[in-house]
Amino acid sequence: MQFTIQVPASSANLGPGFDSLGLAVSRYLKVQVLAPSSKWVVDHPFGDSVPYNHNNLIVQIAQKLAPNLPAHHLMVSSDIPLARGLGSSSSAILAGIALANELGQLALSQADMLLAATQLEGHPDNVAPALLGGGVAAYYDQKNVYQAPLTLPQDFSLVTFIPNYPLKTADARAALATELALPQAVAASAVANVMIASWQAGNIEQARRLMEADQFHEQARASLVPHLGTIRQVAHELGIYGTYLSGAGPTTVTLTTGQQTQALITRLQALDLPGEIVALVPDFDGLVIQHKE
Ligand SMILES: Nc1ncnc2c1ncn2[C@@H]1O[C@H](COP(=O)(O)OP(=O)(O)O)[C@@H](O)[C@H]1O
Ligand SMILES: N[C@@H](CCOP(=O)(O)O)C(=O)O
Repeated sequence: MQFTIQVPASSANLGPGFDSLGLAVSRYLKVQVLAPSSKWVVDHPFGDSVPYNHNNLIVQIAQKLAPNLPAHHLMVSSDIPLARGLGSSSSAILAGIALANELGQLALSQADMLLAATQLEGHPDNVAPALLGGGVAAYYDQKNVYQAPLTLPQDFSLVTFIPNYPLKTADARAALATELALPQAVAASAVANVMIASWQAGNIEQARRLMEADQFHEQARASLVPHLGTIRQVAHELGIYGTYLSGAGPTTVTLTTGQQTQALITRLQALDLPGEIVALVPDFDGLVIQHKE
């Protein structure tokens, strides 16, 4: 049985939705499952810091779910950069779960896969959209995952700055406060609630302003991502609101429509920031498995 698992990247938080909001985006991890083999072999383009054998995250996750899985040769390709805030680890976790589900015939439903992925990642904001596609709001109470799709504005792009240096999610989480005072917690949740309601109501301009009003994580991470303020400022000069830290960073995303997209790209390119500036779009397919005829 030969098949390919495709999982999109994801951009989590969307500003104030820390650990609960995310959007699947148009970069992809592809895992071709080739012939059975005496040992696990994982060909991939990431370099020597990522294992080529059974220690690879995808295989580790698959074996957690199905310990007796027969070893196979996997061919991995990906344009999701590692440790940049585009959910590479969530995509790899989902690929491992899908690998176990297919090869081990576990008959996991989509809901089972979401719960397993959330338990392994610790929060659902990347794994839910990467599995389901589109925008998703999700909550994990350490037992169940509650999720609902987000109604997104039509025809928007995500002008994305991907720095050429990594920031591990664990390191960016270590910068966060362990507790919030009640007034700040109320404000932080109010910003997120009104942002979502504004999107649903079609008040996109208000939603874009509130995307920039997060009180959970962006201020605490500001020193790790000094370009966030710069990019936000340049976007404001063009009248564009809706710049946020993608996941734990260092990538930033700005929502744009129509001619805003190229105008912002041109202005950001002139800054000569160390990294790539690219326009991504939402992915609506989520995790897809293709069997070879
Ligand atoms: N396709 C993959 N195969 C194996 N390991 C992966 C893969 N994608 C991500 N990882 C692991 O996840 C790490 C990045 O995870 P993390 O710090 O959470 O950043 P991200 O924001 O990209 O999810 C990588 O350094 C690597 O160890
Ligand atoms: N809510 C998490 C999201 C981490 O996303 P990643 O793409 O950086 O792994 C956080 O902000 O820590």
